[in-house]
Amino acid sequence: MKIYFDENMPFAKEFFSELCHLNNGIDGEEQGELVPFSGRTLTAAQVADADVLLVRSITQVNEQLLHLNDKISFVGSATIGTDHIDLNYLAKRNITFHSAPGCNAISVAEYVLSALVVLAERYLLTLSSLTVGIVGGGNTGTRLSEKLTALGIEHKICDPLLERKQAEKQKQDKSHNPTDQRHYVPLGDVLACDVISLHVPKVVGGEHPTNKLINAENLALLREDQILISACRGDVIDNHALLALKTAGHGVKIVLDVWQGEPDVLEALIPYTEIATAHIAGYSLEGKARGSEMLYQALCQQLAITPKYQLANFLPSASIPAIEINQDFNQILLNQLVKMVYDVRRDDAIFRQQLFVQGFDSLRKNYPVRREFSAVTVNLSSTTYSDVPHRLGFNKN
Ligand SMILES: NC(=O)c1ccc[n+]([C@@H]2O[C@H](COP(=O)([O-])OP(=O)(O)OC[C@H]3O[C@@H](n4cnc5c(N)ncnc54)[C@H](O)[C@@H]3O)[C@@H](O)[C@H]2O)c1
Ligand SMILES: O=C(O)[C@H](O)[C@H](O)COP(=O)(O)O
Repeated sequence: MKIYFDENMPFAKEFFSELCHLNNGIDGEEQGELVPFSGRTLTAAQVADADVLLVRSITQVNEQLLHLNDKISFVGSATIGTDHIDLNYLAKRNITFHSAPGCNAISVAEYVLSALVVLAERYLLTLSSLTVGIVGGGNTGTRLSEKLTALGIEHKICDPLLERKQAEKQKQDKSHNPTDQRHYVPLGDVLACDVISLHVPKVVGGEHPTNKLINAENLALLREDQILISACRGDVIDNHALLALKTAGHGVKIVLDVWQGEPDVLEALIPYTEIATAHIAGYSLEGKARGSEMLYQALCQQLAITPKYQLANFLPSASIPAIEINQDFNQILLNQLVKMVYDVRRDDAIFRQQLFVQGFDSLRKNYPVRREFSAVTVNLSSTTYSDVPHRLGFNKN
């Protein structure tokens, strides 16, 4: 079986080497091979003999890529977003598709938290007095909501699709205790919060499109003291409208991890951002590697074999694996804890200094190792101290 994988998938060799040498492969023939490729430049000729194709978000998987291949039976994307995949085409050809829902949701939530901690320090903000509006209550929005709850930060969620699902379930079974008990609000309520954080997929058309969801019209409603964060897809904010707002002198503080037209970036917008990064919010080692693990599990299932490996087999220990805390929790401690694991200013500095030297894709390919809070065990020296660090995701002994 020939397995082609994006070179930017951590532990792909560890997970997939044995699978491609199995005799009971998908078509049960030939020598196995595990072949890395560069995601942006992959061609139809390169993957003409692939049985399995494992991509990340920068590879468009469609008829143009697969028309020379008549044997492929499995495509996986080690990512949350699927807007780069032509799902109808794969279904038409009976090609199984798996993505990795939620794989890097914690990483995105920790990126947003790091951005909030940095901005709170820069502008002397008390985080617990802010309201946060989350657009999109799926995996990343939910992980963020959990961390905000741990910190006692008031927040609202706008997700008309989940809101409808919740209402339908309640209608079906009035006596049943609903699993989703969240209260959803309209977009307008979220846009009035002190912090607005976007967590929607790219959706063009339909009832709830997200393409340019944040456009000139609703940007004009923003207050000068708000913070707008996007770590979902670049097309969700009209970048030109945002630039027009900022060049007109509007004070809204912007945190952008994603950009319209990636790998190109609207250069003029960069100086107006508080934090600017190269689509790396989901790039914790755990986040990326969970994507590899989830595709491994899906492929094992397709091959009807029991998975032999887990991510825990391969993850190294963190550079600071454990710490002890000698005081009760407060914002200063939050600041220290978050920045010890992930200080988003590092990625912001790399972006500003290296974007036009290395290029967007190279910044992403050569992303330095970043761990999630869970890689660090936090010991509290007194049982009277608050367990907020553990509720934020730090490991507990
Ligand atoms: N920057 C990064 O590194 C990074 C990392 C992970 C995911 N992402 C992007 O973020 C997106 C969200 O990730 P996720 O894991 O939360 O996805 P998800 O599918 O779990 O959740 C997305 C949620 O958005 C909701 N939604 C859809 N249209 C909406 C609309 N018009 N208004 C409000 N809500 C709407 C959906 O109902 C869903 O609940 C992904 O699709 C991906 O494009 C970016
Ligand atoms: O959709 C996702 O999971 C994220 O946007 C992810 O960070 C994409 O990373 P890439 O596949 O571009 O390496």
